[in-house]
Amino acid sequence: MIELVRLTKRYGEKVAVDHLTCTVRPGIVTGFLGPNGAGKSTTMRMILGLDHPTAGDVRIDGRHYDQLKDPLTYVGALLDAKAVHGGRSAYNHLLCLAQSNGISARRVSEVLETVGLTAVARKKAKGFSYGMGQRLGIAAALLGDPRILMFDEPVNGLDPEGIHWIRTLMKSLAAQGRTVFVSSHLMSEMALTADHLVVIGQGRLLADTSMADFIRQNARSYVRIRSPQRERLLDVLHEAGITVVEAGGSVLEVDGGESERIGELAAGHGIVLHELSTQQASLEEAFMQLTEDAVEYHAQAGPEPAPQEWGAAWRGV
Ligand SMILES: Nc1ncnc2c1ncn2[C@@H]1O[C@H](COP(=O)(O)OP(=O)(O)OP(=O)(O)O)[C@@H](O)[C@H]1O
Repeated sequence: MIELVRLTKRYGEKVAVDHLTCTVRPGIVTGFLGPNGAGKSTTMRMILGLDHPTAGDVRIDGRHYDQLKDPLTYVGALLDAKAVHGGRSAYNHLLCLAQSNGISARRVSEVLETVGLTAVARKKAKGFSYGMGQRLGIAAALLGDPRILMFDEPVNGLDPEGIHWIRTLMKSLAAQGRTVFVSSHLMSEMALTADHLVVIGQGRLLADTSMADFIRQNARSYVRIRSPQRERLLDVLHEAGITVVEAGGSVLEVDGGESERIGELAAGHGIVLHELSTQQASLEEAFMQLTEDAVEYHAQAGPEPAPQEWGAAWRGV
């Protein structure tokens, strides 16, 4: 369990983390979301004692990180996959970590096998691709067989097989009763992986809730209907007291999840339907809606570039 109590970090005038209070529980995957610069990495660094809070408190299983003996056996983390001595082989990098934490050399081989790096274990890390570096970082996090795991953007640089692998790994670590805390900007991936979400914006807590509740509370789900007898259907739905939004073309939309009732009403009046589908809001929509006001770094949506003939500039057209 990770407990944050009014955790605050200031860098000069900048408040990176602002009175953040939440508990990251064991047995589930907790996603840690927030726009760029929201304070996710700073929070993770404070959990690991790499940054000191300006105010507030953070504890791992009731203790501060620096009170943990052999900390890798309590908490494993992937924060920066490049934080590896490039001249060392993958095996030696992990062996050094193992020896300084009272972990056996046998465990090094085990985690190399788990992350699929056994074949390149004796190769120098500086020759690794970004994805291989991520795998090495994950191996280091797993080394002490810890009860708490934290991953900052773990799927960065991984190929589709690697992304599937880490999703399965995180779920199985949680199913074993461990605490799994993971940040990512990949909403579709988070939606498949996390059970619970902690969302921050400009250092402040915006949501601490289950995935399902988060989507339900922050985005619109509706029933989409198409019918060649649109006008008759509209009358029937109005008579039944159902509020209908007339979307473009022949499409009608009804907020909420009443597809069964709509289907039965249509059937009862002999109305043909070409479509009756529940449109579930996505995590991405819910996230964008909630964090709209907390986004610090907006891309400029400039005017559409004028269509140009390819090569016009250098040919002087
Ligand atoms: N060492 C530092 N000195 C000064 N400011 C810092 C430092 N570290 C972080 N910050 C600032 O604190 C804020 C939070 O940064 P942080 O890296 O924690 O955000 P993040 O949510 O991890 O962002 P991203 O999603 O872009 O990785 C940012 O405004 C950042 O510029």
